[in-house]
Amino acid sequence: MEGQASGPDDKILPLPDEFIEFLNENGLDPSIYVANDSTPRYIRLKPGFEAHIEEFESEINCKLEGLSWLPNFYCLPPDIRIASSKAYQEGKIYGIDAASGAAVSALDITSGDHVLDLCAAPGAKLCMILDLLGGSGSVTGVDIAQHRLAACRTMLQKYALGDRCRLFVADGTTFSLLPLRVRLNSKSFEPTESMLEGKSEIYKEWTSRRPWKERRKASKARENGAYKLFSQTQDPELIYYGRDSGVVGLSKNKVYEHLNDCKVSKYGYDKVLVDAECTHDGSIRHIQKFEQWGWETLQRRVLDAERTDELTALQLQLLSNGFRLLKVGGSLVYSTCSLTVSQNEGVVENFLSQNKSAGLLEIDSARTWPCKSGQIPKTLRFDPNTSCTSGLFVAKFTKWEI
Ligand SMILES: C[S@@+](CC[C@H](N)C(=O)[O-])C[C@H]1O[C@@H](n2cnc3c(N)ncnc32)[C@H](O)[C@@H]1O
Repeated sequence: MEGQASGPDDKILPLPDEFIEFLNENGLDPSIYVANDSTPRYIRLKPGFEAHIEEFESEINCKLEGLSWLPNFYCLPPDIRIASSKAYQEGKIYGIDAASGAAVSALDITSGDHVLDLCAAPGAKLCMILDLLGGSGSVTGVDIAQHRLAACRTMLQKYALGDRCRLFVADGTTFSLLPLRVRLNSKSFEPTESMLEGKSEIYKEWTSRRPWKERRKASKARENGAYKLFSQTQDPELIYYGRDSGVVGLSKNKVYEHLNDCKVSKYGYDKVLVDAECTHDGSIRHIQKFEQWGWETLQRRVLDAERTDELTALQLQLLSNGFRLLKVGGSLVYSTCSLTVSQNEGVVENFLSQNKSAGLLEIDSARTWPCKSGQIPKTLRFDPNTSCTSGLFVAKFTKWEI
C-alpha cells in the first residue's frame, strides 16, 4: 500500500503507508521527503586550497556559494557531479553535508586535542576533524565494520590526512584504549628496556604491505567469521596508524595498555564524537534509495520496532562508553541522522539520568546556524525544510568533576 507525501511545490512522492505511519508516530512531517530535488549538496574545501576555487568552478561549470555560517563549506545544486573534477580527484575537496560539518564544528577542535571518533566510517567527519586538528594532537577512529573502516583508511590516504590518526576495528560500546598522550608529548622517544624485553613487537612505520604472517592470520580470522560479528571480548584491531599518531616506536603492550577509570578523568580524550548508528530517516537521499532496494526492505531496516529498540539501546551504550573515555572538562558531541525522538532526545534523557557527571552544553556557534532547538533545550535539529541540509540531531555534553 502506498500513501503520498506532497510538498510546497506539489511534487508527490509515493511512500509506503507503514513509513508514513512511522513518521506520524514520531511527529515527523512527511513533506520533507519531497525536498529531495532541492536539497543542495555540500563540499568542504581543504584549508590551504582556496586559490583553486575558480579552477574548480570552471571545471564543473557552476558558481559555488560559500556558507557564511560554516567556514570552508560550499553549496552546490543537487544535480552537479564532482567526482570527475580534478579538485576532487586530487583530494582538495570532499563531499560532506553542512549539518555533519556543524556537528564536527560543535566539538570546537583546537590544535593539540586528542579526539576520539567512536563511529568513524566511512569517514567524512573524521577527515574534517583531522583538518581542524592541524599539527599536533591525535585522532582515534573506531568502527565495528572492518570493510567500512578500510574505506575510511583509503579516504585518509587520498586526502593526506592520516599522519595523526589511528584506526581500530572495535566495538565502540566497549572500546577502552586511551590516547597516547605521554608518548606524543615527549619530543624524542626511545623504546624503554621493558618494552624491548616484552615479547610483542615494536610498531614500525605503517605500510599497506603487511607481512605474510599477519596476512595469513587476518585471512584465517575472516574464514572463521571473526569480522562478521566483532565480539566485545576481541582485542581492537589496529588497521592503520599515521607516522605522528604516537604508535610508531611503541610496543603492542603499550598501545593496548588499559588504564583504570580513575586515570581516564585526567588522561582521557579532550573531545569525543559519537555519530551513532541509526535508522538514517533524516537523510532523504538514504530513504530515496529504498525505491531501488524495494520498499519492503524499509520495514526490516527502519520500521521494525524491535530493531528500533535495539538501536536505542546501542546508541545509549555508545554514548555512555564515549563519555567514559572523555576527560573531565572535555566535550562530547552525540549526533544521529535520524529525526525520531526516541533515538535523540530519548537517548539523551536516559543518558543524563544515568550519568550525574554529565551536563548538556550550549553550542555557542549555533546562534548563526539554520537549525531549530530539539525538544530538550540546548539540543539542535537540522532538517531539510528549514536548514536545507540533510536531517541531523546534535547534542553536546561536558564531564564535570564529582
Ligand atoms: C552514521 S554512521 C557514521 C558516519 C561517520 N561518522 C561519517 O561521518 O562518515 C554509523 C557507523 O557506526 C558503526 N557502528 C555500528 N555499531 C557500532 C559499534 N557497536 N561500535 C562502533 N561502531 C559501530 C557503523 O558501522 C557505521 O559505520
